[in-house]
Amino acid sequence: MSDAKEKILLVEDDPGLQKQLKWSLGDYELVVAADRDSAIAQLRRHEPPVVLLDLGLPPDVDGATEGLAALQQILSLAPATKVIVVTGNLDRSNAVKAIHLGAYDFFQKPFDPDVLALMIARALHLHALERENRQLLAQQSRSSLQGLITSSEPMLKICRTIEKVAPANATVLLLGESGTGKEVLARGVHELSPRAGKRFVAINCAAIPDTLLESELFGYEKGAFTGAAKQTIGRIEYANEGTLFLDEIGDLPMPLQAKLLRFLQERVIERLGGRGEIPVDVRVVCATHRDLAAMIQEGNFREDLYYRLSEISVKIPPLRERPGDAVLLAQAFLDRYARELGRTLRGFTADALSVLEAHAWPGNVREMENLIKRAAIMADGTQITAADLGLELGEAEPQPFNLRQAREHAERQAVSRALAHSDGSIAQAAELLGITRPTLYDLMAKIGMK
Ligand SMILES: Nc1ncnc2c1ncn2[C@@H]1O[C@H](COP(=O)(O)OP(=O)(O)OP(=O)(O)O)[C@@H](O)[C@H]1O
Repeated sequence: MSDAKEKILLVEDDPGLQKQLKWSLGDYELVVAADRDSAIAQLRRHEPPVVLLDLGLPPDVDGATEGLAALQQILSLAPATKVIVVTGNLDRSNAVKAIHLGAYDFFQKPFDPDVLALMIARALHLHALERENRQLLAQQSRSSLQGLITSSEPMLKICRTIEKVAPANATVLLLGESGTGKEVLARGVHELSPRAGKRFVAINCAAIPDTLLESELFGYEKGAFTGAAKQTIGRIEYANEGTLFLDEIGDLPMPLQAKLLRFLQERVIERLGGRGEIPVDVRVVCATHRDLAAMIQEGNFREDLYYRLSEISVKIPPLRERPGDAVLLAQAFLDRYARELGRTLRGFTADALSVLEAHAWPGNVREMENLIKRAAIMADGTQITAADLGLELGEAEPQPFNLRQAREHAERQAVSRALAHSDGSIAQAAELLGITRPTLYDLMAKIGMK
């Protein structure tokens, strides 16, 4: 541990109080500011974990407008800062307002140095825990696949598969429910391949009417059909040297399946109305939420095309089968949208965490992202509640079928909850669970949590 004193920013315009506090908080390095502007300048310069903020700042020394404005500015610039507001002893309503805006705690004058020292020590401790948690989450969820957040074993395994197959030129088929991240993984294949500097061209076969899909994929010459006013290259040709992502490949009509198969075999295309064959060098990645085996049985998908497309086939689990990911993703999306909206939002209440864990997520990560975005916009307080999420407890997943599974399920839930409630701190989670840290590590390894 370093011997450097922790920095605390004191925002107080009364020189007498400044002096008194400097003396009683001698264990810390006190940085002082007397008004909002200098407070912000000091905040930027020193990044203090804790700020002591008098609400009665000039020009409104008898009110709290300037102090509350400073609070909001501090939290929007450095949301992790623990701000303890200092109020007059009759000013409870402003103290409550400050807490509502995201202050960590409030302290009423006159000063009791012992109580204040205790409050500061607790704020510093919490700040350190939260920082540890953020580092832990960042480590856990780091993946070489950009934008992909996960800490669950099945998804991490998929990431490793993608890392392995990306450099090869093999065609990849991604299978999974809607919103599971198929496009994120397809981009991952591209980004980790030698084609990364070239184009990634995505086309959703289900979103384009059958009649237009052929010209969209293969392009056309001028005059190929009524309305073909000029020569237009198709998406396949456009992706030359790069990666072509064919989303919802199960929706490709039969005649086009034959044409795509020919392209995959010969690696040449012919534009509509064109005479020559054009060689095209693309890596193909495709995806579908459909059951291609059943479609082949029903005669709706060509078996030979299926084998061409599935040189490497990757099955992506739905979100409900990724232990721990719901809370991790929810926190990441909340951080992102809070930043985008310029709001101070500090995580989820305990009941919100429970519903996040229990919900079955039929729309997977997309559903989660939309839900958190809406909650970030609508929430009244600084923490997201179950009511803000609009989810009901009781939409729980089906029960596991044997005792071993039930035990693991219960252990996983207890560990996820303890980690979430202790902001990811292993030490605190172990304490909550009544076990030692090494036991918690063992347990997490056993149930496949990182
Ligand atoms: N693991 C993840 N981490 C972060 N964001 C994710 C993750 N998985 C998916 N997303 C986000 O969720 C949304 C849906 O993902 P994506 O479009 O890749 O799903 P999809 O399986 O291709 O869906 P569809 O089958 O409906 O096209 C996107 O905004 C994506 O960025």
